[in-house]
Amino acid sequence: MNTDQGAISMGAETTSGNGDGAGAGVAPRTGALPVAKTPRPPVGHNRRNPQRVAVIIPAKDEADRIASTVRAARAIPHVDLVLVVDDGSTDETQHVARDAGAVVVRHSHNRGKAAAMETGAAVVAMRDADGRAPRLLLFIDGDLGDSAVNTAPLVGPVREGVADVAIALLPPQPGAGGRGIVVGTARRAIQHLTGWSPTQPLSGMRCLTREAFEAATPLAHGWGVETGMTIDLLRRGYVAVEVPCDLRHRASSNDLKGQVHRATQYRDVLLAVNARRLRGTVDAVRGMGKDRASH
Ligand SMILES: O=c1ccn([C@@H]2O[C@H](COP(=O)(O)OP(=O)(O)O[C@H]3O[C@H](CO)[C@@H](O)[C@H](O)[C@H]3O)[C@@H](O)[C@H]2O)c(=O)[nH]1
Ligand SMILES: O=C(O)[C@H](O)COP(=O)(O)O
Repeated sequence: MNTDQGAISMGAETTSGNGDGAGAGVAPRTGALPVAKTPRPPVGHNRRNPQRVAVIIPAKDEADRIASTVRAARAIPHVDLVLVVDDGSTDETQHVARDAGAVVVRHSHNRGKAAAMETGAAVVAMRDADGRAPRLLLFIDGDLGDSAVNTAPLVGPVREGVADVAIALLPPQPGAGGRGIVVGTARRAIQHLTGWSPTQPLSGMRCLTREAFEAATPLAHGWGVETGMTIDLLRRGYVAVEVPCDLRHRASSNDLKGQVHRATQYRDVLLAVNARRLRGTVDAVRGMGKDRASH
């Protein structure tokens, strides 16, 4: 896809940071598309050698949906590798995913979504060819089913150098029971630390360059991963956009299981944010020390 078809609804609101720490420059609402920190096409990219995309799917007990998710992911243009990281599932996820055409690696015990993402990126790096641009990394959830193909619009902005990371904006999900507490907490924290207010700060469907991924590691633990990644990337001057994607996933309802899940998300988001607040303060104090020393 190309990026001039209006798919990037949040482009003008996107931070185009200058890498000088918290509050790094937010682009004015000019209507113009932003420009990624790292110019594209990358080294090793040319017409005969176009940049490829790896889809990475962290999956815990997704046997019911992983086959359709994998098949749909394989149909996304430029994708030549679909990797499922089975995060210690107790069901048949790994076998179902392999039968559907994915490369599968497995954690022998459950380590959480962020760890599965790091494992996935490491495996893709081992498969990236020498002398070729590293693959773009497209992270998607295992429960998207057929709708996973609709993450395709995330690739264009990153491939074409409009953004370093493109994040999916999902339509309202049937049966979703959240009250916006975790989402609001994550959004306010990102806004406070970077100046950007994302619409869906927890959205895990994200396409990014290898360079941006490395800049965001080590990832925040568990469910804090998206919030931590967005803060780290924007603080380092990388450019994010939110792109509407017509996705369906298993939304958490309002039952006990859903509440426990949200409580865990809340804890992980707070841990990710507090670690980054602390880092911001330490960096600021170090900066003051350096200023004094140079006078
Ligand atoms: O220990 C775990 C738990 C989950 N998953 C996988 O992570 C993905 C997301 O999990 P899900 O149960 O669908 O969580 P949701 O609450 O629906 O996730 C929303 O919120 C999360 C942040 O809290 C984001 O990571 C997701 O992308 C976003 O869809 C799925 O593929 C899971 O199989 C793991 O790999 N390991
Ligand atoms: O259902 C959701 O969107 C997430 O679990 C976050 O919950 P929240 O609605 O309480 O922010």
